Amino acid sequence: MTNMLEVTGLNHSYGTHVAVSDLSFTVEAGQLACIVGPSGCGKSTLLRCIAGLIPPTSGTVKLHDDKVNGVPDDLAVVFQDYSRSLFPWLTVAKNVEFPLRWGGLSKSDRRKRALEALDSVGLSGVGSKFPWQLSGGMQQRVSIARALASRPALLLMDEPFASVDAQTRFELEDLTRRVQREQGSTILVVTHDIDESVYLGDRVLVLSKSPASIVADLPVPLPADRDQITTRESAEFVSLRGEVARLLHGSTPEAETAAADAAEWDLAESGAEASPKARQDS
Ligand SMILES: Nc1ncnc2c1ncn2[C@@H]1O[C@H](COP(=O)(O)OP(=O)(O)OP(=O)(O)O)[C@@H](O)[C@H]1O
Repeated sequence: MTNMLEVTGLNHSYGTHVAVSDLSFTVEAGQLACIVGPSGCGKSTLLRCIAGLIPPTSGTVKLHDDKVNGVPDDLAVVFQDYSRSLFPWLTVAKNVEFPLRWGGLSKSDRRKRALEALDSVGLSGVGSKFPWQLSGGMQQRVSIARALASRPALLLMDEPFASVDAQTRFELEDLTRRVQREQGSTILVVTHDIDESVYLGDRVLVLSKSPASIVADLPVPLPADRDQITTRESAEFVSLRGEVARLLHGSTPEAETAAADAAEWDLAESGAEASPKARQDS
């Protein structure tokens, strides 16, 4: 597999405040990698450096072997705040078409590309509406469609589902995995949500508290076909969720709950004795 993204020795400081410290990792073409880290650890700073929005203090970012220096043409970003990233005075189709103006495509090709992208996120038929006529989840789908329309080599997503309700979040997670598989996209998702990182990712990179550095790089041993109920109940999911929680938080209540769930599953799976829950229930 070839590397789509290569981050080497990345550091970023705001004045004397070190936000990102000596980060190195690669993402293979076609992979969906999740970066999970505690609040304020430097996730958005890392993502902005990768997107070329801010220059690293030192270190390099390479997108398919080209050093990132400014925002690359073939990179797209989906931000958390869809309401601020869509233009309210443009229709949905025109919002999706907008970044294609600089791609050398004819007007009709731009429109075709936008409608295809809207179709791929389950929004065919809403192209003539305005963003404010859609629900929050639909607006975030429009943002994803806009990012996909340019067929980026790398799609970066910064806490993309943090502003939608739980049910919509599940739908958008499944949409992201489906799009990645259908289009062979390379996607890097930054999140602070442990469960989301495990459910979405082919791989989870765990960041330390500020300044961000990588404490673990974990493959996700889940099937490619995932389901919000059965996958989240599976022993593999619960075990990995516990591992990530322990790495992230040490012994906070969240980590203890995740670790206890994982231990219960391990016990039940090994068949050594009844699970704690089963013992309690009997
Ligand atoms: N423009 C800036 N100027 C100065 N300091 C900044 C700037 N942007 C971020 N920081 C600081 O750098 C650190 C990392 O911030 P960053 O937003 O990258 O973290 P994060 O992990 O994305 O946070 P969150 O999970 O809360 O979104 C924080 O201490 C933050 O206060």
